[in-house]
Amino acid sequence: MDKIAFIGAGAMTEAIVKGVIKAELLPAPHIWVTNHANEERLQRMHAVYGVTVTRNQNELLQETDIIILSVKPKDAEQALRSLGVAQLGKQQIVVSLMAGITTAYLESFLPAGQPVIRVMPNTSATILEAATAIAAGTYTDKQQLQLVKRLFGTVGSAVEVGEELMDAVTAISGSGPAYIYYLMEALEEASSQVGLDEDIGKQLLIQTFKGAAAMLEQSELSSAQLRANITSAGGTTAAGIAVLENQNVKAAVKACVQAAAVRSKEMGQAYSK
Ligand SMILES: NC(=O)C1=CN([C@@H]2O[C@H](COP(=O)(O)OP(=O)(O)OC[C@H]3O[C@@H](n4cnc5c(N)ncnc54)[C@H](O)[C@@H]3O)[C@@H](O)[C@H]2O)C=CC1
Ligand SMILES: O=C(O)[C@@H]1CCC=N1
Repeated sequence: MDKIAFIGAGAMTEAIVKGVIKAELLPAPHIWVTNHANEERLQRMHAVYGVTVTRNQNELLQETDIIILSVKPKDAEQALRSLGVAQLGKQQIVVSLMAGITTAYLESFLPAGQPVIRVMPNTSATILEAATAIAAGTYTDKQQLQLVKRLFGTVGSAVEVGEELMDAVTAISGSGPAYIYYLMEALEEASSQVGLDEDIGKQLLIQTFKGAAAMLEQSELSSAQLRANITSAGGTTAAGIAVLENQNVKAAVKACVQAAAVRSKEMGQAYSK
């Protein structure tokens, strides 16, 4: 892999750029970035990360192994129409990060036979801790899939799934960091309410999250069993968990994931031909 090009210079592009540079997968100038209108944003990315920025599509796409479409779904059509007339080589892989958008829709704008891969990472790519799922389009071969898996594997972990699972993945790990931050917000507020200093509360909470995630990863026990091990009869945890049960928090979490998956599907349907 010698050159990758990002179309769209937003939050997700920045997270992946940071991670790829941190992982030393390829030198920063070999990472090319363009966007629609915000020149200041492009110049900032160049200044901060040393990536090459351009508004010239020919220059952007020339000899690029991987083209990453990182615009919002509403901007997909315009970006794809422009890619569709760009005389791409058949070895150039078009990777889409867009939630909901199917490979069939992407392929419908591109010449027949163009390899397309749908990817759902998350913002933890910034610190090489992304959870990414990858689904192949119609014309992608194993080698191309491996190349993209390697790219996203450098910024975290990457798994292959069938495209029919991408809405579920988007709802779990694409949006997932936001659920965790939401929970953290609530816990931070709660920690102040019970009298902890903000910094101390935050430090304790972050380590508690990290420790719990590492325990789940390293232990043979399930999350339910690990929880049971903390919950002494008549103790503090039991008192806290009883409130979560009374308030149906599990049902709310399940409804949250369902709503995100439904939304991903709706977005796919809104952008289909
Ligand atoms: N933010 C997140 O946590 C995640 C986002 N995604 C997906 O990544 C994509 C990008 O999301 P964000 O970075 O959050 O959006 P963003 O709004 O921060 O960035 C989008 C960028 O696309 C540019 N753009 C719009 N139309 C363009 C065009 N025709 N040509 C070139 N550039 C154009 C905008 O100028 C902007 O720089 C979305 O489709 C989203 O579904 C996927 C996983 C996680
Ligand atoms: O909210 C969104 O649509 C994007 C996709 C996954 C995370 N953020």
